[in-house]
Amino acid sequence: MADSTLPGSADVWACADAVRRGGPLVHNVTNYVAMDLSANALLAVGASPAMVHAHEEVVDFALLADALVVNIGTLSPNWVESMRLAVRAATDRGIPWVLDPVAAGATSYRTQVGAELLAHRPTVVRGNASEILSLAGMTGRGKGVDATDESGDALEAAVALAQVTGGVVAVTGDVDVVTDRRRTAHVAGGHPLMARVTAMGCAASAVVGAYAAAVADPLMATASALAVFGLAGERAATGAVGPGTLRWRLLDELYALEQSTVLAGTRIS
Ligand SMILES: Nc1ncnc2c1ncn2[C@@H]1O[C@H](COP(=O)(O)OP(=O)(O)OP(=O)(O)O)[C@@H](O)[C@H]1O
Ligand SMILES: Cc1ncsc1CCO
Ligand SMILES: [Mg+2]
Repeated sequence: MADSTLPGSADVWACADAVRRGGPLVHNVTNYVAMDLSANALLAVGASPAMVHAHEEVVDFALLADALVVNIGTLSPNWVESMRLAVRAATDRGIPWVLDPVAAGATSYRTQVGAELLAHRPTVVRGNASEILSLAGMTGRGKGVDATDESGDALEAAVALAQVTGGVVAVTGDVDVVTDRRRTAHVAGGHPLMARVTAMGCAASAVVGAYAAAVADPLMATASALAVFGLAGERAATGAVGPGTLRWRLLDELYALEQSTVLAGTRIS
């Protein structure tokens, strides 16, 4: 292991167990495409999801939640105001919050909203390589919501963003790269078929929110959440005939994941 402070397999299991025992309530202001998979992934890992965004209730709900996940996937001015209200309430209370900057770089509106939210210093930013490169002002070459860059090529961008937020930045892809500047974890796992199911990354961000609620160290929480998600995805892909089976098998694997599997399968360096 490159850095002894990085989570090991026993830590990942302890985090997964903490989520199952604590059952955190995760408030999501997320996109229409991601709502179903994110909510089901949260339930499968033992958390409680709620998708709440009306201006009339978003602050009240943020006061009840253990973590907030903000995802700009299907944004509009009305939704952006919901995000602002929720983030303000979450940061006032000091609960962890996760930003998923979907398709940042694809349009100037997305890049601008991503930058505005970033300035509120999310506990964790989780995006694909093209999104993280774009947010950092480097040339991300996304294809809409999909990445065309490699996660390993976005490490410098991730570190630059972590400098801005003071938090954790995670770049998912072939290998998931997670940094808080001081520590950088490379989380291996997952399967290429995962990129063929829409909103997989959004669901990963939601699960990161649950782990950040249950685990005090955001780097530990994020790397553990992505290790569990990757492990479940990898196992789900074994025997999946395509994206459809992978999607439901992933939920089953997240739900059924056992200590022995996590201890044997975690690969963080
Ligand atoms: N080539 C790959 N090999 C292994 N795992 C992968 C691969 N591509 C994606 N994944 C996994 O799939 C999950 C989603 O990551 P991805 O980077 O595709 O998110 P995303 O582009 O934000 O997705 P979306 O916008 O559809 O929500 C992560 O757990 C990631 O590790
Ligand atoms: C396909 C799609 N379009 C906007 S959000 C979303 C879900 C994957 O990010
Ligand atoms: Mg995404």
